[in-house]
Amino acid sequence: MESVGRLWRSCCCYDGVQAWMFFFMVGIASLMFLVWSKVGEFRGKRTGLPLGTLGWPLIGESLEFISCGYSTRPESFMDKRRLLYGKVFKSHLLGSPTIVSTDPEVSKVVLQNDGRIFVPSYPKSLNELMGKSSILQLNGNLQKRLHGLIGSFLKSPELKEQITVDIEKYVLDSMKNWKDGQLVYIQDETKKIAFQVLLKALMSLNPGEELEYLKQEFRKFISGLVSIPVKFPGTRLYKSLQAKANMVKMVHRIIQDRGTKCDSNKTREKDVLDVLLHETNSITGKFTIDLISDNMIDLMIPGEDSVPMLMTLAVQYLTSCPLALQQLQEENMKLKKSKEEKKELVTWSDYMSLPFTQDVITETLRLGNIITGVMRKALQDFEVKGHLIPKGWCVFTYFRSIHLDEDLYDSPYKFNPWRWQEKDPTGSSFTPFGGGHRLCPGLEIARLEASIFLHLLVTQYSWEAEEDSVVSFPTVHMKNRMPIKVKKITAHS
Ligand code: HEM
Repeated sequence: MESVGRLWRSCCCYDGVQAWMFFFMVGIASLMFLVWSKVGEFRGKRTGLPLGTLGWPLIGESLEFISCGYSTRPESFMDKRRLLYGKVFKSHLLGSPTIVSTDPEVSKVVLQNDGRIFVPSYPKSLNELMGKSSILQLNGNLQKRLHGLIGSFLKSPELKEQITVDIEKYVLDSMKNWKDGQLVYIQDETKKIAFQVLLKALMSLNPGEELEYLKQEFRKFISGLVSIPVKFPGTRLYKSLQAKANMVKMVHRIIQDRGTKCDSNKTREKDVLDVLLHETNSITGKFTIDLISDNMIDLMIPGEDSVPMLMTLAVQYLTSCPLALQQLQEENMKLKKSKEEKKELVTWSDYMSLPFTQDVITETLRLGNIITGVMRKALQDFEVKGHLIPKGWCVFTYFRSIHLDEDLYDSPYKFNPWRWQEKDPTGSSFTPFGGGHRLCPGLEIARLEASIFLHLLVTQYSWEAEEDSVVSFPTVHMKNRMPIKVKKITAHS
């Protein structure tokens, strides 16, 4: 009351006209809000739009959505509305009227109709930085071709075999620097490892000057992904575009070298760049050098941050569940010992066939929700399960609420890898890698990388974790970068 009084006084102390103006503006805003929400409700009744409210003019419900995002329960925004309106509801988020789906069947239909009825929808700054030819924005045949080529290469046993050796090397190189009792920041370590793996798979870059340069430019590039879409010299977006141009220049040079004798690493294995370049030479090839160079950078966006978070969250959850950590350690020690006895190397399929380790990764993906959901825009009116999605509206398929739905998962907030011993991780209620035509092509590499990292960690180290917590907004990360105090396991320990 005191603050209302203070506000009133500050209005009155100038003159009556200012006070009148203030209340007039508040009155107009409230009226607009009322009309806006009534229009929303009316349209809902008339046309089969899902229930829900569009919130305030222009900003809609974005402020509440963002403030929930920063809390420990980002899904509380959705939970509240699910109770009021059901699993599919309308809202107005981040500048667009939006249908939010927390219903696995509805989300599945939306993702399966990608390209025909729905197209990806990103913030304007992100569109600007990715460019029209990015796989993340392309639609139709070109996207399918690009997705198919990248996906089949990333899934191929050939790549998995060669990348396993690289992953082991990068993880061990990182661990070489760990001293007993030292604090190790798992988020930093895994970020470094994952970037090296990504660059190796994409264009055979080894750790060194070129990789460091790309890492530095990539940091500048992603800092503008969600920024104010203004491109003047000095703005964040402008700097990001410059960083992307520098990276593309470097990729151009690598491509040129491959066509000449300068390919410094003639013995190198095949990479994503080779696969795409091959397409420029084929008769049906539609890929230009510019499209390929741009995409080499854009491909780093989905792969760069997600894999390190998968590894970091696994360590976080295992720390809080000693029973799971013990079982994981036993399973991995057994593999290590049997391979040592037979004097054999651990292969990619050995790593991927450890059932409990895979359950730990699956559970980390469910509980961690590294990608909370994906946004699409409707190209035409579309009806699914009786809900209308109007042309021009966005659909937010929100995976997080599905992964934490107690109708689908017992005690959903509990880290329980054992639940996957009976549950199928391929159904529509588990979609950490999306679905439909855009199902993540890097999903097997992500799992393999996490399996190798966990294997080398639990067979060589024990640790005590310092206090830390998961932050979910704008992307999932650890508040304190996940510090742990490590201790090397010896024959006597
Ligand atoms: C834990 C790790 C990862 C998670 C949780 C993840 C999740 C996702 C999700 C949810 C999508 C669907 C996006 C949409 O439908 O709009 C996606 C797409 C994609 N991911 Fe991943 N991803 C991971 C790792 C990787 C890796 C290692 C790569 C390798 C480069 C990668 C490359 C891609 C690409 C290129 C797309 C776009 C596909 C397209 O639009 O056709 N991802 N990812």
